[in-house]
Amino acid sequence: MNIIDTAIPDVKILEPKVFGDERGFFLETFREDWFREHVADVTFVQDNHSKSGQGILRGLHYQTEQTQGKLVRVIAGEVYDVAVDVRKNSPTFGKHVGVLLNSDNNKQLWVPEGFAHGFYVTTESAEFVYKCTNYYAPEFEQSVLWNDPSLAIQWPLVNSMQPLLSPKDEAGLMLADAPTF
Ligand SMILES: Cc1cn([C@H]2C[C@H](O)[C@@H](COP(=O)(O)OP(=O)(O)O[C@H]3O[C@H](C)C(=O)[C@H](O)[C@H]3O)O2)c(=O)[nH]c1=O
Repeated sequence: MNIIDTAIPDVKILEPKVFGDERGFFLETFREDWFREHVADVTFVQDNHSKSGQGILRGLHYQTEQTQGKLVRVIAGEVYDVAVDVRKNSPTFGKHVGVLLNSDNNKQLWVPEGFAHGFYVTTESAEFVYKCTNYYAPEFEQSVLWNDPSLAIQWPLVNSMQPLLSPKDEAGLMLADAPTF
């Protein structure tokens, strides 16, 4: 597994080794001991899987309690994945990492606790799977607006169309008005 540093020290891009042969390919997507030693000493307790159509944007979400670290990847299609630092005392508060994750590059993004997370689907559809370091707790969930000008996220919108959002995400807060860590 190759680790790629990002503009935010705690956020890492992981590139697994892919073994191709005449049958197809094989890759290890996660090893607990390696992850603990090389990325973060965390325990994952919940796996998620979502499928979305083109132009869907899910996020930017975080839990203010029972905070979740997320190890995310795409198993079909492509998304632009974004992690925003919402740790108020962090030197990179309000900064973000954005990366294209797709089923060809097999890249993963490690989104630590203290970050808002979201993604935008660039292909006809995308299947998104991820591991979380804490359980889902909707009572503590917070949404920050995808297009908060202070974040300056350059979402690769398809045909410059406005993304399709859930009502919860349409009602997201500006980071300046959102609870932080
Ligand atoms: C997240 C989650 C949702 N649900 C149920 C609640 C709703 O009935 C339905 C859809 O939930 P939601 O609209 O919150 O799903 P997403 O918009 O994909 O939310 C996720 O999107 C961004 C990208 C994230 O990083 C978070 O993991 C998460 O907030 O699944 C569950 O039962 N368990 C869960 O862990």
